[in-house]
Amino acid sequence: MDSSRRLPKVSAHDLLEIVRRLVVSKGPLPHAVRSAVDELFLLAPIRYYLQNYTQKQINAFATHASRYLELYYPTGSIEISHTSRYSHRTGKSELCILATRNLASGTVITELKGSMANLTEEEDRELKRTDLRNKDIRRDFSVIHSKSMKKNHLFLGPARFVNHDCDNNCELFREGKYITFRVLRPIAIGEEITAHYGDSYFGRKNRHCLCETCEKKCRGAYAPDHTDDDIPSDSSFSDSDDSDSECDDTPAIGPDNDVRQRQLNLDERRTRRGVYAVVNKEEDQSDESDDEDGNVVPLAGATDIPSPGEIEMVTEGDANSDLTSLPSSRAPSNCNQAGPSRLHTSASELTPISRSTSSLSSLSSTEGPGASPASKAKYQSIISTRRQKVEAAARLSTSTSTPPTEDSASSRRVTRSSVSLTPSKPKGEQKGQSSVGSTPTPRRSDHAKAKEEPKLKKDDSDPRTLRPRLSTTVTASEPAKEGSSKPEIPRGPDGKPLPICATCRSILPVISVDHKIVWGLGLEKESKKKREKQNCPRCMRHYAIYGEPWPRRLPLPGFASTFTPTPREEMTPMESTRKVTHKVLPVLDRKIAAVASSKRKRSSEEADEEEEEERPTKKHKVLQQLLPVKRVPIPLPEGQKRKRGRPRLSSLPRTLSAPAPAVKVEDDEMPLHPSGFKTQGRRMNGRFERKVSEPSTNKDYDSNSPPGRAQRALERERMKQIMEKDSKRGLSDGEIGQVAKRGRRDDNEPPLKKVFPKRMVSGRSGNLFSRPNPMSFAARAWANPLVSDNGSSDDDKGPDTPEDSLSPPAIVTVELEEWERGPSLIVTAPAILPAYKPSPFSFARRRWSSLSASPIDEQMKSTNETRPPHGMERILGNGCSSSISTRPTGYAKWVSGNDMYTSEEEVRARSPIQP
Ligand SMILES: C[S@@+](CC[C@H](N)C(=O)[O-])C[C@H]1O[C@@H](n2cnc3c(N)ncnc32)[C@H](O)[C@@H]1O
Repeated sequence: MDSSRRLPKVSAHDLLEIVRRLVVSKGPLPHAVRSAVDELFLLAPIRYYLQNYTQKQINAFATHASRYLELYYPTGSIEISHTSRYSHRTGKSELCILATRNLASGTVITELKGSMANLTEEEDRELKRTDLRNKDIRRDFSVIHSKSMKKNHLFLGPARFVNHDCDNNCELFREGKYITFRVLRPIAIGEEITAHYGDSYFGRKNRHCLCETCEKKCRGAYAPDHTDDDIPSDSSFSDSDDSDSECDDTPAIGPDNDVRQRQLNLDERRTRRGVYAVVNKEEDQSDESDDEDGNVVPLAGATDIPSPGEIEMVTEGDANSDLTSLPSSRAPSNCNQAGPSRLHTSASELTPISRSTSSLSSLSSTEGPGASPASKAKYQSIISTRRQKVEAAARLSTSTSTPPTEDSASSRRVTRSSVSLTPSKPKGEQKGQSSVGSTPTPRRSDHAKAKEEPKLKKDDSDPRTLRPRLSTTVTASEPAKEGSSKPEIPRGPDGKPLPICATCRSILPVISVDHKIVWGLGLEKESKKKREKQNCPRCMRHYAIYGEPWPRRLPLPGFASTFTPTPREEMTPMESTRKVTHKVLPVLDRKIAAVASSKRKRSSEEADEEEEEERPTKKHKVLQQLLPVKRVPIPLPEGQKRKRGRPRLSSLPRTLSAPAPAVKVEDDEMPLHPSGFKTQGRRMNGRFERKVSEPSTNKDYDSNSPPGRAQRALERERMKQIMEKDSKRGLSDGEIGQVAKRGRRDDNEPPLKKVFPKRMVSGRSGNLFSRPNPMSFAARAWANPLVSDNGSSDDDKGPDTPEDSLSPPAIVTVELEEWERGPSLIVTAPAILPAYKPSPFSFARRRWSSLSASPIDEQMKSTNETRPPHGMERILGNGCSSSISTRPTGYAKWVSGNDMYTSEEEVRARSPIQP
């Protein structure tokens, strides 16, 4: 056992879905529970958690889980709920067990199971250390101490949430490794199930007990002279001290000990696998005895479970607890074996009982076969005080159970625990009936006759941050009052109304974890409207699971269920009746992996779709703001169906009811392509197809754009020729300059177009043009071919940069469209072609540096061969400028002037200046 282990983090939603499917599942309970366990085992965190455990341990886990899942079945009679009764001591919100139906005395609450796991000495020590070492790990286990074995056992299962009350309404039984409870007196819906831990569990004579009985009697921790001196602290968890337990045998509460204890029958036999019969020690030691189907081991390592009567609850963190020595359980020798059968109740039985005498008497009639007085005597509590022993003996002699009377109910008192006493019922129904939902247990008539409890002394000085206690006492007459007038609003000691649950009318709890309040604080301050709608966590959870208001678990006859749980998406990879074996684990793994990957795929596809939907939305944001447009679904081509999800919505309406507002295009803005943009094709799955890039043939479009480098080079070349002509004609330098300025070299030639650099809108690019540096110079030069210089052709040759000579040959990759794709075509330029990094900087460098021709050009000249452009730009030997334009798609094009050609030859052929 790894006491510091982290628990698997399972999504609450996943768990809720499993439980919801369980509650609506048809068929026998074990089958439904088994299916739910199978589903649980499909959850990745659970699988991850179990991966290192043995088969036996995995089975034990399955059994353990089934005990909890079983509670939710609609026929179940208990639920786990919060209680804040002990929070101020433990610092955490504790749990308790509440009845979800009326329980007759003698009823064995079969689903309230517990089991004990052996703790090795090392594990025991480890548990004690855990708290000190890992403060963030809350110890949430109970320990039972076996006096005869002098060792501790881990108490597991829902039974471990049964709290102690000095006047308990249930008693503990043990069968084999299981522990369960039998009802001692009628319990109403919502009432807490309590047991007796022992006379000295909470200190000597339970002087630190916080139970409701002690509260009412001003005893235990509520005693006027109570001191916190020896209150056990969580961190001082230690082995129980048995020393004074033998002598401390006085029951805290109960009748006089004048009834002689009877000899109880130890040979009680089990009639079926269950938890309500007592077995003898020999039988108890056999491991297989409690296996339902021969393969379920209740808990790992549970081999030497103590015999009945040898166990005691060991307080968590109780260093000083005085543990009571318990005698062996004995059942009467004349006992029959017939045990109580599982409770079968209809939805109508789920109505909370009334506290009126008539309702209470009806409780007796609900008693099942297991509730017969005779059956009561068959079981012996394993945690017994002297009072209980006396009572057990008394029960043997008298076969009648005393149902609570009106008087008994009158002694109920509302506390601030997780549930309230306020008689009520779920909204809109059960009018005139009391909601029980209360922690306080019904008093026996003898106790009930006790005088009005004195006001609690500790109330005012109580430093806890819990909801204040009520200052009023709820009496049995209240239900009657309630029927006629408004239900009484519970009030705190300050007279202010306490927030109550809209459904069960309990006082809303304050739930805290590690001394931090996580729920319920500040609810008093909410507006009246909000407060009236507020439900307690228990009722909220109940509704989430059953779709019915608490405490109903099934829809009313004639009404359909208000919700349908998500159907199981994947079948469990094993038969629900089969055990979880290591063989099936790989199958489960594969299944989980498949589910996970399909989920991932689905979510990525959905993300894609959403992105697609989003993109145009952003693009046309302005338009959308101007026009309140309605998103319309895009009609799919006939015969095509959208596979799943909501219909695709166009971000823009295809048909706008109002004409689109005119968008003014600024003159200096890039004009739209006259032929418009081609719509990009879409694939079946809605994704865009690749754009088919075509060479631009529209010269108008190109002519509007600034001249390219090739064009500028061409212009320079022309200029050079004109100047040469002029000089031949004998023009002076000044005249030549004027011609150049005039931009007219020949009457037949079109005027040179002066293109000013475009002003960049923002950022560094804007500065580029305003600051005199090589960068801005280069940019200007690129943009404007008429930047005056002496027209030296040397300029055009460009310098040879170190990169040029060192760089590896450029590789031009020509990609073909999918449809025309063979293998990718890679065109490798001649080895001499140096790489060129096109940047204003390198351009400037070339302009400013040496004017000599590069060695490459020299070589070219000498071999008289043409070669691909010098990087992005070079002056060809024939005076035609060409460049490579590499589009992002990887298409290579020859560009000359404004035109684009597919080959160098074409460039040369179409060059206006032929050699
Ligand atoms: C077996 S557990 C019961 C379940 C427990 N409430 C929980 O949520 O884990 C025993 C613990 O419950 C609390 N408890 C139960 N009954 C109590 C009582 N009468 N007085 C004080 N603490 C009690 C103590 O913290 C005790 O250690």
